[in-house]
Amino acid sequence: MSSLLRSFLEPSEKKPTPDSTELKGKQVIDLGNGSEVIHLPKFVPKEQAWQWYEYLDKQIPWTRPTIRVFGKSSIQPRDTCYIANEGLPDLKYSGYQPYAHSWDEFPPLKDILKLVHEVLPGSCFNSLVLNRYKNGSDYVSWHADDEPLYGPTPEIASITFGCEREFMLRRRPSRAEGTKVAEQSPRKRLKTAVPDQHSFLLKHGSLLVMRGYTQRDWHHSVPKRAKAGSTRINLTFRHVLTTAGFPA
Ligand SMILES: O=C(O)CCC(=O)C(=O)O
Ligand SMILES: [Fe+2]
Repeated sequence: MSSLLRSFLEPSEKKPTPDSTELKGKQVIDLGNGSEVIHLPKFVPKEQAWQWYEYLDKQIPWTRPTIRVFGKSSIQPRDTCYIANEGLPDLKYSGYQPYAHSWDEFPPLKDILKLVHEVLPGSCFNSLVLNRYKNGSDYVSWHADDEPLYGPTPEIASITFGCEREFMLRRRPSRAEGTKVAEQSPRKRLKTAVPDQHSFLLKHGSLLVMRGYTQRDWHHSVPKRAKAGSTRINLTFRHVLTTAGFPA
């Protein structure tokens, strides 16, 4: 067992080994109702993260596709690329079906995937959506990655390289919950109030994991930021189901 995996599994009162910066500053945020976010701000050591940034910036065949949202066509406000195991069902979002590249074309991605699998026991990612935000004008608007091919409780592991950006989570409006809250007394409402928005500053080399019902109950976004002057590369590892309804 690697030291990284061992230190992740040990009880939290035990400090990570000095060489495993990966777990320093680890945050686990319980969003309630079976949704959870984990934030490892120092997942990839800085120098290694810059090497991967340079490789990805130059070697990935980035495209900026035309997408369709609410019946309106527009250019996606960031560059993208898609990697997937062979034989998986096609990914399609906002009327766009990205070409699925093979992991073999980009060996460093396999190294990054291995590192992610080590820190998340039981995970088994078979696809990757890459995003490149050239500057603060590039963004991703509020959405959930709730496509059926990911199943009801997808785990999504997201790594940041380069310019830090804010990542926001906002509870999706639910009519059932709204009614319940409206029926409560103001005092009870105050007592049981839980934040329905969270913000994370995703730094160079950080890892953020969304799991459980986060895609069903929450939206996320990376808003425009005038002050973000340089490029951010983001990798989101996902597991596409190959079982019932989605034959491999
Ligand atoms: O850039 C990010 O941190 C998020 C990207 C994202 O939400 C997505 O690719 O679905
Ligand atoms: Fe997303």
